[in-house]
Amino acid sequence: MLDFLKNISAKKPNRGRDPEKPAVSVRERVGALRHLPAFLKLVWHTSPALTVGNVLLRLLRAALPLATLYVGKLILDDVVQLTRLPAADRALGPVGVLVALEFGLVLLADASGRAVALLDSLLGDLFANASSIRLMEHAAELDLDQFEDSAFYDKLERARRQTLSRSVLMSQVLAQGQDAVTLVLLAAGLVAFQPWLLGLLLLAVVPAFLGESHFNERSYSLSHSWTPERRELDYLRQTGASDETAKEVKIFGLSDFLVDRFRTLSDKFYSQNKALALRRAGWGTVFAAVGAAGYYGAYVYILARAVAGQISIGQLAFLAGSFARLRGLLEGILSRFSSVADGALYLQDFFDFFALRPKITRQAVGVETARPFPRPIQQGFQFENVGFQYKNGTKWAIRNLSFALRAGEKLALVGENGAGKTTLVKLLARLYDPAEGRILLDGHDLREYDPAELRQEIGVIFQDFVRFQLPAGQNLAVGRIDQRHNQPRIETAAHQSLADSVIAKLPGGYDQMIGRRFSGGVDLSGGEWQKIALGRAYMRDAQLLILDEPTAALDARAEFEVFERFKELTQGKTAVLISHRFSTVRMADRILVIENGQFVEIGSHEELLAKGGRYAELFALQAAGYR
Ligand SMILES: Nc1ncnc2c1ncn2[C@@H]1O[C@H](COP(=O)(O)OP(=O)(O)OP(=O)(O)O)[C@@H](O)[C@H]1O
Repeated sequence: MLDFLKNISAKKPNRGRDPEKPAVSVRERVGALRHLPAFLKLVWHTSPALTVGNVLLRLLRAALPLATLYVGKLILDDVVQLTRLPAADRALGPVGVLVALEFGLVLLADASGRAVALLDSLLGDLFANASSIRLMEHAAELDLDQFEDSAFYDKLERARRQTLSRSVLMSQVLAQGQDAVTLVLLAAGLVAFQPWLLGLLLLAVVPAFLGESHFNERSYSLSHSWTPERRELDYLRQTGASDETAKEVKIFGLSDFLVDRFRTLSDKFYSQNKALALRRAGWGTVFAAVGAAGYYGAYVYILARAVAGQISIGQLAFLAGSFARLRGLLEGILSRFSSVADGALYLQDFFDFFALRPKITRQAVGVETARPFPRPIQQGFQFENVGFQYKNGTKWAIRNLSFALRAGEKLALVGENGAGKTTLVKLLARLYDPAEGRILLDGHDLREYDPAELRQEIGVIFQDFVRFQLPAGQNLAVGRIDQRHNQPRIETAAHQSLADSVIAKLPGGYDQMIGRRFSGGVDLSGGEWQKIALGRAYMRDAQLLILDEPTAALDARAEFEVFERFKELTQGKTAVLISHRFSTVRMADRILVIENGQFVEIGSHEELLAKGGRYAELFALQAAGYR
C-alpha cells in the first residue's frame, strides 16, 4: 500500500503527452489490416457453421437492394404505361405480380437482416468467450517475471479490453464485404447510365471519409497513450471501493486521497476526449453537407434527363434511388474502413500479447528430451554460485549462493526481511531461473527437467498464499485440483493441517463458501486461512515440500501441533521451512542463514549455537524477548 502511495504521488499525472500527435501513422494503420486474415481465421475456428451461414446470408442481402430498386422501376414504368392506355384496357394484373414480388423482397430483407444480426450476436458471443479463454490460457503459460513488468500489464490490459470489442470488428468486417458486393452491383447500373456520376459520388463521399479516418486515428492514439492511466484508474476505483482494501482505506483515511487522484486523472482524460469529440462533430457536419450537395447535384441532372424525355420515370426512380443508396453505402464503407483499420490496430495489441513467449517453457532446456524426474530424489538439490536479480529490482536478491539441500532433509531458512528466502524458494520451483550459476537436482541442471513435472513434485505454500473465494473443500483441493472430487483425500488433508476443526465450525462444512466476495460467504481469521492453505500442501504427493512462513498467524499451540505433524507426515520427504520463529526453526535438521542474498552459515541448531555466529546471535535476541 505504501509503495503504491509513493509511486502514484511521485508520478506526474500525464507525462506531457500531446494527444494531438498521433502515436500511429497512417501507414501503420493500413499495415495493421494484415492482421485481418488471422483474425478471420480465429472467427472461423470459433464456429465454422455459424461463419458460413453468416456469409451466405450476407451475400443474399447484398443482392436485395438492386433487386428491390429494379422491381420498383418495373412497377413505375408499368404504371406509366397503363395510364397511357384507354381506361377499359388498364389491367392491374402484371403490376400486382410485381408489387407482390417487391413485398416478398422486403419481407426477405427484413428476415435475413434479423437472421444476420442473430448470427452476428451468437458468433460474437462465442468469439468473445473463446478469446477470453485463450487469454487466460496464454497468461497462465507466461513467466512470473513477465507479470511483474508494467509494459506487460499494459499489453494484457489492451488485449483484455479487446476481447469484447473484437466481436464488433467481426460484424464490421463481414458487413464491409456485404456492402462491397451491393456497391459493385449498384455501381454497375449507374455506370451503364452515366459513368461520371460515379466520380460525383466519390467527390461527395471522400472528404467525409478522410475526416473520419483522421479523427479515428486521433481517438486511437489518445486511448492507446492512456492505457497506463486507465489501468491506474481501474486500480484506484478498485482500491477505493473493495472489501480487500476497505479496512486500511478507512483506518488511514485514504478515501479523499484516492478520490482526488481519480478525479484529476479522469478529468484530464475527459477534457482531452471532449475536445476531440467536439472537433469531430463540427467537421462531421461540414462533410455531411458536402455529401448532400453532391447527391442533389446528381439528382438535378437525372431529373433534367427525365424531363427531357431521355429516360423513363422508372429509370429516374431507379437511378435516383441507386445514387442515394450508393452514397450511403460508400459513406458507410469508407467510414467503416477507418474503424476496421483501427480495430486492426487494436488487433495488433491482441496478437502482440499472444506473441509473448515464456522463457521458462514446458520444454526442458539444454537436452533433447526432458530428463525423467527422479523418484525418489537421490542426492537432492545443489545451489552453485546462484545469483538472481528481479527485472525491476535495483540490487541482486541473491548472489553467489552455494549450499546443498539433501534428499530427505528438513532445511530451515533464516534471514532478516528481504534477505532472499522467498526468492530462493521461487528459484527452486523454477518460477524464475537463476541469472548466474545453476541449481542441480541429483547432479543435473534443474532446467533439464520438464518444469511441469518439477512443479508436480514440489508443493509450495507461500506466505502470501491466495485466499480463493471458493467453498472450503475446494480451497484445500486447489493443492491438487484434479482430486477436487476426492472427498476422503480432502478430509485427510484437512485433518493433517488442522483445517478440519476450522471447517467443522462452518455452517456449510466443506461446501461452505469462504471469503466475503460472494453471497453467503464466511470469512476466516488469518490463522484459520493459514490452516486451509497448509492443507493444500498435504493434498499434494510432492517429494519436496516448501512452507514459506506457514505458521506466522497460528497461535502457539497450533504451531506446535502443526510441526509435530509436519515432521511425522513428511518422513522421508525433503522439506524447506521459512520461519522467523526459532521455536519452529530449531526442529529442522539443518538451518541455512542468509543475509542480503548471500550465504552466511549452515548447520544444525546445536552446531550453529555452538559456533556462536549470526544464528546464535539472532537466536539469543529472540530468546531474550521471551524472558
Ligand atoms: N517481485 C519482485 N520484484 C523486485 N524485487 C523483489 C521482488 N520480490 C522481492 N524483491 C526483492 O528481493 C529481495 C529479496 O526478497 P525476498 O522476498 O526473497 O525476501 P525474504 O527473505 O523472503 O523476506 P521476508 O522475510 O520479508 O519474507 C528484497 O530486497 C525484495 O525487495
